[in-house]
Amino acid sequence: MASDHPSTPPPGAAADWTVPQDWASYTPADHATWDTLFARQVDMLRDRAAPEFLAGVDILRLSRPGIPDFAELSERLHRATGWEVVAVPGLVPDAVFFEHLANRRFVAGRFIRRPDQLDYLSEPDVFHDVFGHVPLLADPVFADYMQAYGEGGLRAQGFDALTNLARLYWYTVEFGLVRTTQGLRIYGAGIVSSRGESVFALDDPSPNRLGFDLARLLRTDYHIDTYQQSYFVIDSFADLLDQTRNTDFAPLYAQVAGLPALAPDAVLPHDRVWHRGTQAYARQPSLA
Ligand SMILES: C[C@H](O)[C@H](O)[C@H]1CNc2nc(N)[nH]c(=O)c2N1
Ligand SMILES: N[C@@H](Cc1ccccc1)C(=O)O
Ligand SMILES: [Fe+2]
Repeated sequence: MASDHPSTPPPGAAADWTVPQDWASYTPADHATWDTLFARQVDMLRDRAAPEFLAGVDILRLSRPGIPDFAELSERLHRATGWEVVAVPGLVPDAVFFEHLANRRFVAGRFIRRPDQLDYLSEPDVFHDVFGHVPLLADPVFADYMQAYGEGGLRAQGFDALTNLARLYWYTVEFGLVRTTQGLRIYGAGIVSSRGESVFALDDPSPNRLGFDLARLLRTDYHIDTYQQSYFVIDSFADLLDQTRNTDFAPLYAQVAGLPALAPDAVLPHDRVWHRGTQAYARQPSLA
């Protein structure tokens, strides 16, 4: 969480922490970095990412070369789901982040990583934020989930439950997996924007792949600087939206506050674990 940041915007930012994207100031090298990252992810994701993510890449015309101009991108996105993309200088305070989401504005970093950081960097850059997050915002169901999350964030502040709610963001928006008729697929932005984790999350035998269980998930710690030791698998975006927007989290927060946190690699007796070879985990039905 960004709660250790100063609560006033830096010089040059507006009161809501937004800044101009200043698209004209990107260099040819910056655009080339985007193109390199885009090309190597999009091919690999054809049979790994959720169909809704791949549809979003097309709807938003993200395959056109260069770093997208947020004004133009927002126009397309707004036509699809009423969302827009605004630039921010970096991580913004939680309350600011939630307020933007609740109003269907996605905040994105405007800087792009250096060529020596193609595989990993610790702060979200424009490739992670736009390529990773924005395609799913063109899906009407996921678009509603993100708005509901923002509203839930504003509400969670009153329950002192941000640690719990941040875990939901982490294990869905950033690192979620979804069941499809083609087997498990990736939808989390932290996975789809990472070449290594796009393979690891589906193919590596070591991480746990656990059926989505909200009360359990709200207790589960995570590592921010390694591939995940556990992923949560949703049945569909409609199911995720239904289980969160239509659930009052107040009793869950109270319940979870009295229980210890769970380690990122914990497996409990009642967890539904996907194993390789089961229908749900097989990426090709023929391998099931
Ligand atoms: C809990 C909360 O969802 C999370 O920590 C927020 C805080 N501020 C942020 N600010 C930016 N720019 N991007 C983010 O993803 C977040 N995440
Ligand atoms: N329904 C939740 C809010 C929420 C919705 C969607 C995602 C996350 C949280 C609450 O009562 O607080
Ligand atoms: Fe992210």
